[in-house]
Amino acid sequence: MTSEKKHIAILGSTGSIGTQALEVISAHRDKFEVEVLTAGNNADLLIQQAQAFKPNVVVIGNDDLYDKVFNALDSLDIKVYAGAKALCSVVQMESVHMVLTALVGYAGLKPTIAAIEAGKHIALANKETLVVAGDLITRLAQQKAVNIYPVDSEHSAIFQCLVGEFHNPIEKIILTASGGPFRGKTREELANVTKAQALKHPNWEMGAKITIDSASLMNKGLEVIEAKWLFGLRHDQIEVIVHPQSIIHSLVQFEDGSMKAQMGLPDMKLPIQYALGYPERLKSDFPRFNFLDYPELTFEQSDTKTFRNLQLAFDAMNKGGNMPCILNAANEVAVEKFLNDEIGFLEMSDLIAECMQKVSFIEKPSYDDYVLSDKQTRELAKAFNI
Ligand SMILES: NC(=O)C1=CN([C@@H]2O[C@H](COP(=O)(O)OP(=O)(O)OC[C@H]3O[C@@H](n4cnc5c(N)ncnc54)[C@H](OP(=O)(O)O)[C@@H]3O)[C@@H](O)[C@H]2O)C=CC1
Ligand SMILES: CC(=O)[C@@H](O)[C@H](O)COP(=O)(O)O
Ligand SMILES: [Mn+2]
Repeated sequence: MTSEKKHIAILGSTGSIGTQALEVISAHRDKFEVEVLTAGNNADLLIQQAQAFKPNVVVIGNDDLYDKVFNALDSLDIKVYAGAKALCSVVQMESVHMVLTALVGYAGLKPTIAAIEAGKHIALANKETLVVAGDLITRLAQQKAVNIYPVDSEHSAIFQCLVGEFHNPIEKIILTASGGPFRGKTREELANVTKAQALKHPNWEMGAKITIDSASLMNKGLEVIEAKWLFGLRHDQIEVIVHPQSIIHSLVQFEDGSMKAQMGLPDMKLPIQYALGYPERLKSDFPRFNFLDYPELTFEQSDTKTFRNLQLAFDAMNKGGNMPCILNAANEVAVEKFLNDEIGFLEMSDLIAECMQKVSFIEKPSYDDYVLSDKQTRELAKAFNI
């Protein structure tokens, strides 16, 4: 190990982002060292990853799987921990330089705070962290001189457009949305769509939760809030446009009217690599985009009446305080219920709207307020009946 290598902790190494991050690291073993790997339940994959990458530490979220992981890695010099608390301590280890937050959902919040408190730079995939507590996270990162590098493809695109432009004011940003598998459908048509249909994203292969969010356009709503905090924007500076080919990953318009866009084939390895390697652009053999394969790049207005979740996310951002936290918790429960066939596609928005009306609003929430709002919302959302 040389000291110039970046030592990375990957939270959620067994997921879609986590496994792709390991592919990126495999291709650049001279640049990166894997310090920490963590999984929730997928002990088998975690063991395989640990055998291949020889991290210092692994964490398995599910305590019941500790013995299995420990026994499998016993002969290697790898420490094994279990449980949610361990995530917060391992990210603070002195040997960790950067933490890739690739957990899904609210579970990412606490370890991200722990990492920032310890001064670790963040490669942020877990957008829910900024949705829930963007004010707290960005303030803390500033205090601790921590950089947050976006991994989300749209935010990476904007970040890439902003390199060399940090002193030039932004007029607005435009986040592109694929429109998901149900683009163009009416509410009548959406009433009976199945989870199998919703899980078929037209352009990206991702974890189940974000794939459902893309189908409902909640993903774009979460990304609007994520962009507000990452780039310090006013609400009227953030627009969404549907771009079904997902080739233009997002755009920035500057005050002179000039627009910069970042383009490429839909492949998360590129934004992951950019975040891990920043400020370097590392060489890659990712398939290259060819204009002649895409003679038409098209754009449409987003339909917030049919896809109410996007409007609900704008409403939550405009209201501020703990409302985005309520939106997020309600959405996590709604997605789980939809995936368990307990509610239909359109009822996800009904559930979220009900929680936004009923959970107590807090204008200036503390961390404890976020924890309580998340808990109260989940309780209400779980009891939601159609
Ligand atoms: N996938 C993508 O292309 C993109 C993802 N993102 C964002 O990145 C994040 C990760 O998404 P994605 O990789 O798709 O998700 P996945 O569901 O594929 O992976 C989630 C990872 O987190 C682990 N995990 C989940 N819950 C817990 C928990 N409570 N405690 C500990 N570990 C847990 C899982 O472990 P295990 O599987 O072992 O149980 C898995 O390693 C999300 O916030 C998503 O919005 C953003 C842009 C693109
Ligand atoms: C790859 C990525 O960043 C996802 O967040 C993607 O944007 C989802 O596609 P949608 O545009 O359909 O939400
Ligand atoms: Mn995205």
